[in-house]
Amino acid sequence: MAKFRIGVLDPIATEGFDLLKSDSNFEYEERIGLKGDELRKGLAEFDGVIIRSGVKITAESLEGNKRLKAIVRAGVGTDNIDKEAATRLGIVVMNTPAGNTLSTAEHAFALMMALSRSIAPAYQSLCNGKWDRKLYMGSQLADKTLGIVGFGRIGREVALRGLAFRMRVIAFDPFLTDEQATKLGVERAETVAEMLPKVDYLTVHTPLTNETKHLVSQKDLANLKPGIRLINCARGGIYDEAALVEGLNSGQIAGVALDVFEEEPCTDSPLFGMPGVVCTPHLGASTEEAQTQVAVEGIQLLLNFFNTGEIRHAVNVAALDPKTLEAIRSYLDVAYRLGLFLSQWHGGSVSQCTLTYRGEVADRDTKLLTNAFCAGLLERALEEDVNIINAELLLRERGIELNEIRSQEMGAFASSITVEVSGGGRTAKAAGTVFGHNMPRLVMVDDHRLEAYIDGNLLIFTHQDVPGIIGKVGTTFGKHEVNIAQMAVGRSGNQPGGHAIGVLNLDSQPSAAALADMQAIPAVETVQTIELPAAGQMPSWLQ
Ligand SMILES: NC(=O)C1=CN([C@@H]2O[C@H](COP(=O)(O)OP(=O)(O)OC[C@H]3O[C@@H](n4cnc5c(N)ncnc54)[C@H](O)[C@@H]3O)[C@@H](O)[C@H]2O)C=CC1
Ligand SMILES: O=C(O)C(=O)COP(=O)(O)O
Repeated sequence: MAKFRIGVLDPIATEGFDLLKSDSNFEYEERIGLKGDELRKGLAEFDGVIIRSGVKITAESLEGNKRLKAIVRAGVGTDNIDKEAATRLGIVVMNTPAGNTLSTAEHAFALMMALSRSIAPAYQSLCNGKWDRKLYMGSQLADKTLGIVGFGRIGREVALRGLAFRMRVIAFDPFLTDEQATKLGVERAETVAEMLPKVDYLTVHTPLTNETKHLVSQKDLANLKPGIRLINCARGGIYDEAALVEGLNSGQIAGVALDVFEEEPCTDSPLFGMPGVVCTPHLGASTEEAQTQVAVEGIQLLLNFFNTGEIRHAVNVAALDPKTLEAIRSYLDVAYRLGLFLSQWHGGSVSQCTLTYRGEVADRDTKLLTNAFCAGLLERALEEDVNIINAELLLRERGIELNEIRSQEMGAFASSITVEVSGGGRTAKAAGTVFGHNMPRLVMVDDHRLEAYIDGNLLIFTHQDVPGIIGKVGTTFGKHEVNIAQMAVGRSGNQPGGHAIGVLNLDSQPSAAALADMQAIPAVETVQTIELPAAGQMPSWLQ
C-alpha cells in the first residue's frame, strides 16, 4: 500500500517528527515558507499537512486540489486557513485546542507585568549606560482591576493568575454565566463598554471575528479609564492599532503590549518605540512545553485520521471517534446508498430532502448520517469529489433544503432511515435499514414496503398487481441472459390488486432490448435501472 504523505509546512517540535517516523504507513517532507503558486503545487502533493500560524492556506492555494484530505493546525487559531474552501473540497480541518493554553496565558501575564514595571525600556536604558531609577516608577498589580474579554481556555487561566496577584477581575464572554463567574471568583460584565471605564488592565482572549474586530477603536478612547494598559495576546486587529497610537499620544492609554498584529509578520509599526509599548513577535505559544504538546497532538490527529478514520477537534465537521465510526459505519453506508438511490429514482432536480431517523439510530450522530446521504445524493451530479465533510455544504449551496426528524419510535425495524426528496413536481421516497451487523437493505420505495438488497444493478418496475407478472419478468430476463440474483415485490398499502413495485438485483446490466421487452409486458407501468456500488464496496471516506 502506498504511504500517506504528510507535509510539514511550519516549524514543529522534534517530538512531532519522531512520532511521524514511528509509523511506517507514513512518509513526510518539511516544506517551510511556501507561498503563492509554490504553495498550491505543494499542497497537491500531500494527503495531509500540519501547519502553525505561518503559512496561509487560501482558497487559491487549494484550487483544484484532489489529494489533500486533512489540514492540522498545531495550535488554536485556524484563521490562516480558508475553512470554507477546505470544506468545499472535503478536507477536514483539525486543531489542538488545549496544548498551548498555559503558555499563552503566561505570556499575556508576562506582558502585563512587563508593562506595569517598564521591564523592556529599563533594561534598554541600562544597556545604554544609564542608571535611571526615577523614570521607571512602576505600578503594582495588587488591588488593580483586570478586564478579560473572552473567557475561554486562555482567558480563564489569565483570570486565575490575576486573582493570585490579588487583582479584582471582571470578565466578559457571551457564554459566561453568573454562576460560573461567582464560582471562579470573578465579576461578570454585561458588555465590553460597561467594562472599559472600570479596568486598569484589559486583556483579550477571543478569536478575531466581526464582533471582536476593533473591539477598542477610536470611538472608545474617551470611555477608557485614564491610564489603562491594554494587552493583546490573541489575534491582531482586536484593538485598532491606529486608535492605540492616538490613545498613547493623548495620555488616555498608559501602556500597550501586543504579541499579535493586524498584518503578520509585522516588522514596522508606528507603535514600535513609543513610550509605554512592549511587543513580541507572536510568541504566546512559543515554549518548549507548548510546542512539544501541540506537535505531538497534531501529528497524532493525522495518524489517527489516516489509520482509523477518527475525526477529532475538527473545526469544519462533527467529531467521529473510531468506536462511533465502527458502530455507525453500516448506517453511514445505508444513508449514502439511499442518497445514490434517490438521486436516480427521483431523477429530476431536487429542492428539498427530509430524513427521518427512527429507533436506535435516532440516538446516534445523525448529522454524520445526513452528510453521508447528501454525499450519495450529489455524487453522480457533481464533478468534484463529495464526502461527509463537504456534502452538506455543497447541497445547501445548491439551494436544496435539508430537514432532519428524529423519532425514538421503532416502527417495523430496530432502526431505519426514511428519506423523502422532492423537486420539479415529483416526490420520491425510500427507506433503508441494516440487517444483522452489516447487511444494508432497502425496505421501502415510495409507499411500497419491501425488502431488497441495496447494491449492484437494480431494476425497479412499477406495475398493476395482477397474477403472472413475476413469471413474465423472469422469462424476459432469461431470454436476454440476465441473471436475477434477488427479487422483492412491495404492494401499496399491502393490499392485493392495486399498484405494486418490483425491485430486482441483476447480476449484470440489462441491455436496452431487455428493458424494452420488460416495458412491453402488459401491466408493467414503468421500468428504471439504478446503479449502486457492489455489496461491501464503500467510498474511500467510509473505509
Ligand atoms: N498569541 C499566541 O501565540 C496564541 C494566541 N491564541 C489565540 O487566543 C485566542 C483564545 O484562545 P483560547 O482561549 O484557546 O480559545 P477558546 O475557544 O477556549 O476561547 C475563546 C473564547 O472567546 C469567546 N468569545 C468569542 N467571541 C466573543 C466576543 N465577541 N466577546 C467576548 N468573548 C467572545 C468565546 O465564547 C470563548 O469562550 C484565540 O484567538 C487564539 O487563536 C491562542 C494560542 C496562542
Ligand atoms: O495557537 C494559536 O492560535 C497561535 O496563535 C499560536 O501560533 P503559532 O503556532 O505559535 O504560530
